[in-house]
Amino acid sequence: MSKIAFQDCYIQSLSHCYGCGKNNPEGHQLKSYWLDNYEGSKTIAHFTPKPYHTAIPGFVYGGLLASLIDCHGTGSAAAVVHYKNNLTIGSDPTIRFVTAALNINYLAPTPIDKQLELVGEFSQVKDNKVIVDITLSTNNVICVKGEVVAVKMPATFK
Ligand SMILES: CCCCCCCCCCCCCCCC(=O)SCCNC(=O)CCNC(=O)[C@H](O)C(C)(C)COP(=O)(O)OP(=O)(O)OC[C@H]1O[C@@H](n2cnc3c(N)ncnc32)[C@H](O)[C@@H]1OP(=O)(O)O
Repeated sequence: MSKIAFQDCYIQSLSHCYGCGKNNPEGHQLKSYWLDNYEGSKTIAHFTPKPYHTAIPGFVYGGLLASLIDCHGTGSAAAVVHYKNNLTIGSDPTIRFVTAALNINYLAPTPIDKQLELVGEFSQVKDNKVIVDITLSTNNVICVKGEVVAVKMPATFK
């Protein structure tokens, strides 16, 4: 696993995201990395739910799971486009991605007392659009699958 999370390389002005911004103390502060030995092709993140992330007692709220997949997807998209172009994340000019579409399938209830593992793989990589397929597992059981269509952040967001 690489040592510095993708999201920790974002410039300060793009570090307020509720799901992954390092400057949002109320947020989830998700951290995504290249999976060991898969730099450029697979990404990983971990998250441990809090007791208040409950849907039904004992199980995680699906909206939180969608949010984690969303941010792992947009972070992975930024990382792969930098990688493909031999750029360092956080270098100028900033290349960031926003969510255009998010498709989530809940396959099994997600236990709230376990660490969650998200793994991302790319089904399409273009400079302006990346599609990331993500699994969310606990104890090697896939509970959720998601597809994130991430599109390069338009200048109007800045
Ligand atoms: C308020 C938020 C502030 C965010 C500040 C940025 C902060 C960054 C750092 C933080 C990172 C964390 C981020 C977390 C994730 C979010 O929560 S982001 C917030 C939620 N997302 C949004 O608010 C996005 C709102 N939508 C938009 O701004 C525009 O619709 C989009 C998504 C940029 C697309 O703009 P567009 O002009 O339609 O794009 P366009 O150039 O026509 O299309 C480009 C490609 O995308 C495809 N595409 C476009 N839309 C779609 C779609 N809905 N479905 C499928 N494909 C699509 C097109 O078909 C095209 O594909 P190709 O032909 O190239 O293969």
